[in-house]
Amino acid sequence: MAKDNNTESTQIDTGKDTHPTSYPENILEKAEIIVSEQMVDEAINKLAQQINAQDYSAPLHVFCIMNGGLYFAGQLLRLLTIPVSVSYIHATRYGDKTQGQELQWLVKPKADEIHNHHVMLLDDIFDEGITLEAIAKECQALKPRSLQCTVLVDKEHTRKPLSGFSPDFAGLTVPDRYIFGCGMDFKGLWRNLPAIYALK
Ligand SMILES: O=P(O)(O)OC[C@H]1O[C@H](OP(=O)(O)OP(=O)(O)O)[C@H](O)[C@@H]1O
Ligand code: HPA
Repeated sequence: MAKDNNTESTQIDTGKDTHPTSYPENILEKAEIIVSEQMVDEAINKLAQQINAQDYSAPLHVFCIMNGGLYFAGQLLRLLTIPVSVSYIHATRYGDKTQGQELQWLVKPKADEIHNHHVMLLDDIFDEGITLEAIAKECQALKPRSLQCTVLVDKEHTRKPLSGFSPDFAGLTVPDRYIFGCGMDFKGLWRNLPAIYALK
């Protein structure tokens, strides 16, 4: 067991309920699996086959969009049989909220990773599409040889970009509910779950 240096919190009785289901760490009790681990794995396998079947004339540069894309990129990369280089882009607009805000850029793509390269953006979810569209626009400005986007899930609703922008490959469609697991967080937690969950 990990040594807990914060002994205070385990020794002092604050009189507070330590197990409310509203705490994000206890949220699984109020959640249901909407896509099983097996279905997620099958979808990622299928996406890998589709990408492996593309006819890239030079190695592919894959960008993992942090943080949500990490789980998906990790699972997908091991199934790619073509030569790829990998780095990351970091942009975020949800933080610990379940409604998107303005996009914050933390790490932008670098020109030498994009210019004249075949580029693939990997993200966990295409929800309102604001994040991926902005990242794709930033990448296009750096003149890639080609640019494609792959997401694990596409959420079904009518609030998509008016431009018609959408990912080239999407593994699964999910209903219009806040979901977590497989890279997606609920208030910063549970990206590690191998299935996709939604609140009941
Ligand atoms: O299609 P959109 O409505 O723009 O939402 C999709 C984006 O939201 C999430 O990122 P978030 O801002 O939560 O940051 P995170 O990756 O660190 O979770 C997710 O990883 C996508 O990048
Ligand atoms: O439903 C969602 N879950 C987690 N992160 C997200 N980012 C956009 N939509 C979602």
